[in-house]
Amino acid sequence: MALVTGVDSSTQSCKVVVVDTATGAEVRTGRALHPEGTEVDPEAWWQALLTALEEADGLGSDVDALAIAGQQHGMVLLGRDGRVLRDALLWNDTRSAGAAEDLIGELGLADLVARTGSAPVASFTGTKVRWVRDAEPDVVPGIAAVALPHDWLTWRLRGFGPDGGSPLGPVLDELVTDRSDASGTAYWNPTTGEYDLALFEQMLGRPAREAQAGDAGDPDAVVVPRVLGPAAAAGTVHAAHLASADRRIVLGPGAGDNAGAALGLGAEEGDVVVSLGTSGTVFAVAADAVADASGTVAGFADASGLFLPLVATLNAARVLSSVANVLGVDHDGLAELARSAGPGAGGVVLVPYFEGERTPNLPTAKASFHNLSIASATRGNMARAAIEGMLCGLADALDAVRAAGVVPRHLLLIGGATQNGAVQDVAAQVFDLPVRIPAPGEYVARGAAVQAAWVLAGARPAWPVATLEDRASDHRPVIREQYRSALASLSF
Ligand SMILES: Nc1ncnc2c1ncn2[C@@H]1O[C@H](COP(=O)(O)OP(=O)(O)O)[C@@H](O)[C@H]1O
Ligand SMILES: O=C(CO)[C@@H](O)[C@H](O)COP(=O)(O)O
Repeated sequence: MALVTGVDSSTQSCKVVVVDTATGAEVRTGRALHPEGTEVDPEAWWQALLTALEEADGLGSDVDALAIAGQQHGMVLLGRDGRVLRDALLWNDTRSAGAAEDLIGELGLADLVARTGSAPVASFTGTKVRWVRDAEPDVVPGIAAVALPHDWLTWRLRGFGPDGGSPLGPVLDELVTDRSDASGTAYWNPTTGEYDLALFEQMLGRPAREAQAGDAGDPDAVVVPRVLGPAAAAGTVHAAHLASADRRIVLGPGAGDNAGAALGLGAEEGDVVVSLGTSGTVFAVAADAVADASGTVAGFADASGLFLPLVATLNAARVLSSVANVLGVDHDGLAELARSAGPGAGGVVLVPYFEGERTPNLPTAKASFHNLSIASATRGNMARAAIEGMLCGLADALDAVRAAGVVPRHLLLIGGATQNGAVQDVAAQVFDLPVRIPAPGEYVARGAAVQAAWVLAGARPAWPVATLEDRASDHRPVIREQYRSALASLSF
């Protein structure tokens, strides 16, 4: 039996699955928590990866290949000695909103969308790089490489890392990434499949070059990871991380977490995935690159050689935890309360911009409840309004994905908050499409395992994906109508 390991180094935790390549069955799992916050020392991700791998025996003597998918866009700055220069800024850190506006002012939205497939927003690596140029000029001269979370973890697992703290040392030209995560940097062009190095230079004010193994390169140029194809091997896990030195575990190039989920679900044309993790995302696999001139849909690449038009919100699962916390209940308690209220929550609306928002682009916005009266201000209505508000933002995202040319057959609902039965009920009422709930699982980590098996065998595995439930659409237009009118009453 050949086993492969898939990793999801996500915002809140690191999840590991060990999968039997013959059947797709998960034989072992592991998990470790990440720190809170939007600025994190990557070392914490490395330690969580090692802990979760140990729990799952993910580097066990029976494992042949491994791949790491991870939260997208996070900016990991490395010095020439391989050390991390400052805490990584995550995708949900909005401090670079002004830098995004500056870039649009300098180059124009149309030019940026044409060059990168996406409008720059605070989430993307490139705007964070620009923020560093302006806010932390002392850091800039020391930057020798810019990597993303999954690139950096793969590099560490291969044995590279800071001088003196890793077996192979700081060989920055060994940094690799994949198309899906490169497309979230805002300095890589999904249509040409190449970095836009002139754009990177405009962002940081320093020249850049793509990593090339064995290349001494221009010592002044900042290294960006080499972009590998979907099934290209990224080397092997270093023996220092293995119990037996004669063992060989092949590494896949890894992926952004949403592209990983698409692989794990075996998403095909007509499948639109709605992921309810820390972020809310709506995305689909597409044959052609998407460049949405309005900037709503990000024209990412996927992890199979195709494309992944995607809309992301900053406010998803944590909206529910926050409101549950205020109401003094746990997840099940929130579901029970929400189910006690009817569609539309008695008129109560939550605009859920607790963390600011990315889509729509309102980085400094805050959340607000609307239409509370003595009669409507019940715990049940507030619980239901939290779920409806979270999903209404994603229904708008679905509209944008459709407008970009995706024709959905149904929605596949995944991510932590999908475990909530009330979320499943309300989803069938908010979206005007059938909703499929895949069997509970870590689909991003499974996608990484698909990639590992693909790299190992040279062919993409077709593992079955079990369905927990198919729900017919029970569309209640009132929910989105009252959400729209609450939104229209706000000025940001
Ligand atoms: N039954 C539930 N109801 C609502 N939210 C849940 C439930 N179970 C887990 N979650 C939430 O899901 C989130 C974790 O989901 P996950 O997809 O792993 O996120 P991420 O990939 O962003 O780390 C947490 O915020 C957690 O509170
Ligand atoms: O920014 C995006 C996608 O563009 C997010 O989807 C991140 O990739 C984080 O994902 P989760 O950890 O919330 O799953």
